[in-house]
Amino acid sequence: MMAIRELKVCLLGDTGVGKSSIVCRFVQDHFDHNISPTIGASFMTKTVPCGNELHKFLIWDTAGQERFHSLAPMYYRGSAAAVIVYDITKQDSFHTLKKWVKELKEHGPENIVMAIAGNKCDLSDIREVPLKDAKEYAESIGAVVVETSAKNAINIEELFQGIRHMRHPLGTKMSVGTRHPSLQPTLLPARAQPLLQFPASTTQSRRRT
Ligand SMILES: Nc1nc2c(ncn2[C@@H]2O[C@H](COP(=O)(O)OP(=O)(O)OP(=O)(O)O)[C@@H](O)[C@H]2O)c(=O)[nH]1
Repeated sequence: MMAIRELKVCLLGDTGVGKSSIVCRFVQDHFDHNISPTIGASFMTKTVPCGNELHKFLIWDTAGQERFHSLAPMYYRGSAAAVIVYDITKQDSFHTLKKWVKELKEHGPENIVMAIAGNKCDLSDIREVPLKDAKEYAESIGAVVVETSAKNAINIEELFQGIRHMRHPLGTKMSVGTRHPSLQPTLLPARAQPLLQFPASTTQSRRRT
């Protein structure tokens, strides 16, 4: 029988940035233009084979509307990873992302892996957030960063793969300072532009203050 490793992941970010759409694309390979705002949170799972094991993502998709903000700790507490999403066409959503990172650093699990997703990269002609800004910010906090499109299925698999690669093995955080080949910047398939960037030096550079 194959071993199953579980990985609890939560999605955080402003309302309308596409958190539910990312999860829906990842789990069901589906995109809905008329998706409703999440109320509270929703839960989905996806199991993927990995060598001799099965890796099961337990995904909590939180509601981005401000009135649900106080519920978020219920979902990020106990999470191995957080996907923090912004909309590349909305500078405000990048600002909100930074607030989530601050909250996670202050109140989240100590070793939580952070992955930043700049969603709606299919709309890059009306972009407000340069990829360079996101990369620099991600580097400064030791996070994975990638631009995604839930609509066009760009970099969604890679986003979740990136999270798996930040864990070694899945469910057990690599110790700070340990270098693993999978943390090197990864070349993605041609359609998967732009690049998934891993932090340069360590799995995490965050510190509690
Ligand atoms: N063009 C484009 N639109 C997208 C993309 N992802 C999501 N959307 C649209 O953005 C809107 C909001 O998407 P949601 O997935 O509901 O956003 P959310 O972050 O889950 O929102 P809350 O549930 O309120 O927190 C919907 O109209 C989606 O169809 C994308 O990659 N490209």
